[in-house]
Amino acid sequence: MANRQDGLAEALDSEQRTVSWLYGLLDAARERAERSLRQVYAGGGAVAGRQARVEREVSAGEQARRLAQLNAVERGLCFGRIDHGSGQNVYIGRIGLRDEHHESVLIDWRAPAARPFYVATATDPDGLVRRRHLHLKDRRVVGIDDEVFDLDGMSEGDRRALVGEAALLAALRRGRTGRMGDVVATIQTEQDRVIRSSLQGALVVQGGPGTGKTVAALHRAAYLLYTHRDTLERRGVLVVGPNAMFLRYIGQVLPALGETQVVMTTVGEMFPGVRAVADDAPAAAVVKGDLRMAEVVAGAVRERQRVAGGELVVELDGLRLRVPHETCARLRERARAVRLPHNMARKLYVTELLKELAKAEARALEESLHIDELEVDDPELTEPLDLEGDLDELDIELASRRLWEEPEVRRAVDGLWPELTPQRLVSELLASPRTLAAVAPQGLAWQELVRPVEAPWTVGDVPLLDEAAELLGEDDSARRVAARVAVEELAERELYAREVLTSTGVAEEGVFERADVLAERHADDGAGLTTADRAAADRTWAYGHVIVDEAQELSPMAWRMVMRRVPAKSLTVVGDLAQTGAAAGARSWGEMLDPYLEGRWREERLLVNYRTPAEIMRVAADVLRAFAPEQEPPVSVREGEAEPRAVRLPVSGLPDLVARELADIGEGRLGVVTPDARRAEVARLFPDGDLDAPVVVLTVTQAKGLEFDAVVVVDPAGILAQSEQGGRDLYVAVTRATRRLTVVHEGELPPVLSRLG
Ligand SMILES: Nc1ncnc2c1ncn2[C@@H]1O[C@H](COP(=O)(O)OP(=O)(O)OP(=O)(O)O)[C@@H](O)[C@H]1O
Repeated sequence: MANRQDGLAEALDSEQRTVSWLYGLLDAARERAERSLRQVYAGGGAVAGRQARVEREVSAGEQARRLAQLNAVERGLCFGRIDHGSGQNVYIGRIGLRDEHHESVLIDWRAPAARPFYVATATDPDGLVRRRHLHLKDRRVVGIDDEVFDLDGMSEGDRRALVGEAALLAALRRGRTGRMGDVVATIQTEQDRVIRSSLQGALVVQGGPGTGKTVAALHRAAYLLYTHRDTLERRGVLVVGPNAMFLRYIGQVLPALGETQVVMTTVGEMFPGVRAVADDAPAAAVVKGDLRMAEVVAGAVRERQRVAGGELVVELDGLRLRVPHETCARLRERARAVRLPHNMARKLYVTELLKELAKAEARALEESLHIDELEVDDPELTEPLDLEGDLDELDIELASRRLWEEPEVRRAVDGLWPELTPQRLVSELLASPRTLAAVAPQGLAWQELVRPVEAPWTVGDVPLLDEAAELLGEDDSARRVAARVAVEELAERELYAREVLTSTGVAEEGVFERADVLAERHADDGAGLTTADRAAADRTWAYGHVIVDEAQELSPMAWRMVMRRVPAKSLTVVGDLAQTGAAAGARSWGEMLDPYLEGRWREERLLVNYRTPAEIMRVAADVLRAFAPEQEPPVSVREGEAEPRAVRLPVSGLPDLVARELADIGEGRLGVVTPDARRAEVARLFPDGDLDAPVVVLTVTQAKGLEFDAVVVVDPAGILAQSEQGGRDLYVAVTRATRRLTVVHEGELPPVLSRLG
């Protein structure tokens, strides 16, 4: 025994020496990055020329990112070591480090050389004799876990120092913090397959609750950014999650993994300028999410390209300008035939229509001058006038310009081919039963969509807005002019600043440099912005890779929008068909993806539940069997500490019950999950329900993807009854707990939970 203790102390000592040395290298790398950043700004006075300034900004951005990365890996810098049969030992960490001889001494977890750490098993050790997990507290090595694959292959000293409790189970037992942590130290083989799957094509990760789909997807983002740095740093990675609460929950994982080139969003925020959070009623959501809505939006755009009932008549200064019906119809067909988006085609249409109006004006003038009534003798003047025929191209152009300034003319044009924003098109469409009836394909229950024009945006509207934006097109000529003006203004301001600083004698280098850098950053087209900043602001940005989490919730129309963001169709789709709660959500992956991928997607399944203990999972399996018998529940990796239970109690008794549960879990956190209609009533009993608070009250939709040490499910019958998806909602609710589950009911316990009775 004493021998083993000595062995452990020796091992801890020796690992501590290595770890301290690695932290020393990290500190040195940080100092170097800081120094370079200072040099970029301080070096050599004012930089002449725009190109040089842009280059400096880019270089400063790179150094700042490197520094952020080095700072993000402070906690748990090195977490593993693999010993190869050849005698070579490799340390694995959150980032790669080299020593002063440029030798690689810490391997980034994403590098190919780190792979055996994740995939070696007793039956297939991948050349390893031992895998060692190092547990760090601050910079101290406080624990070691060993898994030995080949005892004979180890030295006597190492054999003596063997220590270990399975690192995974230790990680799983830790209390929950309200923020997801990274699991780089304990990634499992099946998850590793997901994380390191090729960038090309679409990967679907189907897995039950708690199987690590979200952690695997986020680690995959970090892995892909590391492995395909060039492509993805330029194009960025988009992560689509179910709601803002979820994004906050996972938000800390990626920076902690050392990556900053990722945009996180929800479907409700994918159209810049709109932040939709409300959901439609289920019947409306189903119609709105139907792919045929693309036809409806296209129909609505065409419906705004009109021809007057008879001839077009514009009254101008007592003249009646008339354009025949057939001419108007011909102009519309010609403008449509160019196949440009509506707002772009409008330019062509307006040009042509103004020409016709110019001719119409000439004709009207002619009619108004009743020549033969004039008392003149000159035979030349009595010849019939042909003002229209006399117009040359220049006349028509000048007349067109003049006419375009006339409010009457503008009104007429806007009535026939208006400039439209997506917001206006969609809100007016949904408020017009007449238009909906005219453009909806047969069999689509458009009546469900009708609502007032000022109704707030819902998540289901966002794909419609995106569709409309595609068809309307953005007229960005004004923006481009504004950008040019801004650059010119910047140059002027800089000149002025230079003069002021010189004349007042404060033109010392540092100050001056900062002033001009700042000016540029604010006034310019974004040279100093990161890929993520630029991508997030641009609806038409083409991402290098898109990850969709809780992907079962997306409607067919939402998929259409997502696919537009990733023309290369490089995607990771992560979800669980057994947890679909949205009325327009997925019943099968093929149904959603095949319209774009035509069957060309691969699937990985995750089958082990790392969150919910076996006792709770048995309850969940009963629910699943009743409501989605075709789906397999995942297998729990561990037994729990307490049997789940049901308590008959009025809602007013919740505070006491919750207080007792909190006392039982010690430091952890508790989630109260309620039916949608009862959240407000329950939340009033727990005032400070922020995501970081010890007690959070949530609907099932809000709880999706989250987890808590203890969960109290309130009114299971209410959850079952709230929609057609009620059974799946209950399944989601009971699978949020990592340690304890209590179901609170006022009436009878639903039969599906009879195990708790
Ligand atoms: N390899 C691992 N090592 C340590 N913890 C892990 C591992 N895999 C998963 N976990 C933990 O298990 C929990 C569940 O993971 P995650 O939230 O990714 O599951 P999920 O499949 O997305 O679940 P859901 O379908 O309910 O959203 C998390 O706390 C996660 O940190």
